[in-house]
Amino acid sequence: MENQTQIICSELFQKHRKVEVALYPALLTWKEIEKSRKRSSGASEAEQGHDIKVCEIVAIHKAEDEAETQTRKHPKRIKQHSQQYPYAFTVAYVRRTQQHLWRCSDVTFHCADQQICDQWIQVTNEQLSLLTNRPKNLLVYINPYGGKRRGKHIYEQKVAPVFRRAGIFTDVIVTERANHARDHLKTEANLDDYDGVVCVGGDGMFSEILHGLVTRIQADHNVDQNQPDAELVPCPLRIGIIPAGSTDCICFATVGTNDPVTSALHIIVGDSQPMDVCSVHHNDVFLKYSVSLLGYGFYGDVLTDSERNRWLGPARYDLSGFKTFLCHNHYEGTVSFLPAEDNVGHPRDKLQCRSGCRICQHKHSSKDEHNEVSEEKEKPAEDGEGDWSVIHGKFIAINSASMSCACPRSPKGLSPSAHLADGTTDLILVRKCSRLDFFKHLLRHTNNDDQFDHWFVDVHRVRKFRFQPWHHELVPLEDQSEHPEKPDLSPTSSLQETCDYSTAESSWNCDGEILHHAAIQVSVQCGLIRLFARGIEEQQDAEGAV
Ligand SMILES: CCCCCCCCCCCCC/C=C/[C@@H](O)[C@H](COP(=O)(O)O)NC(=O)CCCCCCCCCCCCCCC
Ligand SMILES: Nc1ncnc2c1ncn2[C@@H]1O[C@H](COP(=O)(O)OP(=O)(O)O)[C@@H](O)[C@H]1O
Ligand SMILES: [Ca+2]
Repeated sequence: MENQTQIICSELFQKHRKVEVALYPALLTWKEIEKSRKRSSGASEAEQGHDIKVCEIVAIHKAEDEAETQTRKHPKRIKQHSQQYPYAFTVAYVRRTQQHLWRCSDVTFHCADQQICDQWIQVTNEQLSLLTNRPKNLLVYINPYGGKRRGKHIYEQKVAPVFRRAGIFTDVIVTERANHARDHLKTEANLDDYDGVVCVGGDGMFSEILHGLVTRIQADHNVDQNQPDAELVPCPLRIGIIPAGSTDCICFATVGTNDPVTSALHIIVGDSQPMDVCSVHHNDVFLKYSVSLLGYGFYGDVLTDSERNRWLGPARYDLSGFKTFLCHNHYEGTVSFLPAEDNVGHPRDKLQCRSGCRICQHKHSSKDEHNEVSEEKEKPAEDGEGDWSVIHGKFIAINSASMSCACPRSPKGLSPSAHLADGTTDLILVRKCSRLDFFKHLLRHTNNDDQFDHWFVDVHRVRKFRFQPWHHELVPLEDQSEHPEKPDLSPTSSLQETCDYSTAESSWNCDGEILHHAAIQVSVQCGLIRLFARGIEEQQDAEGAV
């Protein structure tokens, strides 16, 4: 059997330059030999060196056609060289360019000896086969009508070729109707055949995949989703997102860019990013899951209006945003929430969630190590839930961001310091204020100013929350006695405000889907799903930038 830590080193040719190529257990390196010998000091020598992590190699294969192509392009100069070194292999690898964008680059090495060429391919492939987190079989769903209706084209032209190159097998389903992907995952798909599911579309399409997968896993394990406190079973399959929708904030906030090739490469290298999932209930009946934005008031109204103008594509949100802004509605109601523990930070602490985030990792290791114990510790108060806070008021928007919700419209997102997998959501309450004030608040989503630094904005990091719209004809939370765990509203309710009527109810925008109930209970399920992503990487040095 081959030694798993075998190191090989050869003198090969790359573009007719002599290079020393070495494969260590986790690193492939090459550097030019002739030039580095000529140069006296080491400074420029370092520039010549290339290092590639084995885990970022896409594939290695024989470059049989290489010599032929080169001969056709540069017949005189090259012909002799390619006859001298007729064997070649190509390594495809991840190259970072600017702004979190990844590209698949090639480097081809030539040699005179077939055995050496074969050995390189064999040893590299052996190292690649040790990377067990890489998916081999994927189930792909394409929404052909998402965003600018380019999902099918994007997948076929940009993604499928890279998957083929990496030797990934795919079953591809182009959806024929809304909820096709969800229903297929729920009842038909044979999940054992796949290592992951790929979603080609926007946040709405992702939501379909999420519901299909999570519902299927709960059904397979006899977990009742209708119970708000049920401990949900995590999903063993990872989800990859090829952005082809209108907002694509789930992709943007977990990868740092909306680019199909970058996402495909994160899938190929087998990245894994856990994500919080909010479960939304109405009177103990399950409604929906959410991973990004749950928004009542402004974002609910924008979504409701935008559905009428779907034909406009992504621009529908700008039109509806403008109209909704002019309407300047506010909604009265009561928000109650269970604050998060101190160790997960605060929405205004400016500690952004980045690749390998300590806060998310700490949350996970404590959850894995002492599953039951930590569950107990999380519920310190005598009723087993901790202290609920209650706020009654008139709100222009009530937003819950389980992650930053960064997207091209708002590069730092609705809650720039929210975490992908800390088991909490940031609850943002925007109270009734003037149009100008609300405009200032919105504008701060597009620049570096703090959008929470306004008298009319409150933000809380929470584990659970509830919302009850205010009906003047009804007694608020009239069913309190049936739910003893619900907080007592009386001391903090500002009932004196009730004479000032607000408009009717709004609806909730749940990851781009409209919810048909305004009164909801929300609970965060820590890291319930995993994506083929790694979180946003801290900006690299200029290495590889074009
Ligand atoms: C003055 C400019 C203000 C710009 C404010 C931008 C805030 C943007 C925050 C975006 C958070 C997005 C959260 C994600 C939601 C998605 O799940 C969800 C579904 O995505 P999908 O279509 O890909 O399936 N997308 C959405 O609900 C879209 C929300 C987009 C909101 C755009 C709001 C634009 C507001 C324009 C106000 C204009 C005021 C002008 C005054 C003169
Ligand atoms: N074949 C289809 N025909 C019509 N609607 C579909 C189809 N496949 C998926 N959908 C629905 O399209 C909606 C929007 O999809 P999405 O990919 O998020 O695009 P966008 O970002 O433009 O909203 C989702 O609600 C999804 O359920
Ligand atoms: Ca979170």
